[in-house]
Amino acid sequence: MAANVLILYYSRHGAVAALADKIAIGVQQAQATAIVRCIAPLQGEPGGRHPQVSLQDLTDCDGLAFGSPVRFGNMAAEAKAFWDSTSSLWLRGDLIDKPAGVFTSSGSLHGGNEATLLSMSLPLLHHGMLLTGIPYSEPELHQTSSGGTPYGPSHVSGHFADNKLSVEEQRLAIAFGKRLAKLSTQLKLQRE
Ligand SMILES: Cc1cc2nc3c(=O)[nH]c(=O)nc-3n(C[C@H](O)[C@H](O)[C@H](O)COP(=O)(O)O)c2cc1C
Repeated sequence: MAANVLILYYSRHGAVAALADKIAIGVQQAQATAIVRCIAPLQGEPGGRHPQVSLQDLTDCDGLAFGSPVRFGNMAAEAKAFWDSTSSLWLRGDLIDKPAGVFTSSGSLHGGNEATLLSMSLPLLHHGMLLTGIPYSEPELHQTSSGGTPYGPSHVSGHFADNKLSVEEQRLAIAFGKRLAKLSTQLKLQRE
């Protein structure tokens, strides 16, 4: 059976959501199922183009891509609050040995996207997940002058948050989705 890859994100203005869409394309290209879910805002109406995540979505997934905007060099409070609600999964070990990776969007080129990706990895490591990024065999990692890092896909949305995803950012997000899907499928087959 095809692996289920959960693409879980928080996005206030749509940049992280745009990366999530590209990662989903990569997952589907690797013949896995992309399940895209968003984290609700802490205040205001639940937003986002995708259904709101439940803890069951995490329990059921075979792999995870986790996205958040950069907020003062770290993940958004909404994303952190979500992970702080996952103790029951941690106690059961629901996420142990599942592959995972992280993605982000910042306003400026050196505004902390790599630091954010690394700190976003921490709760996933505590849950026992197997972290994966993007290898330098992807040519766009050498060519990008916007986002895209070995720690995971990223986008630089610009001072007015109106930059579209660059070609390199798109290709790296798709390559990451494919890689995560292949790993999720292989590990799922081993478990069965
Ligand atoms: C409270 C706040 C803090 C932010 N901090 C940073 C930052 O440290 N570095 C940066 O480059 N951009 C920062 N930004 C800009 C966002 O990271 C950027 O606009 C991002 O693309 C938003 O993603 P979204 O469209 O998915 O919400 C910040 C934005 C907000 C609202």
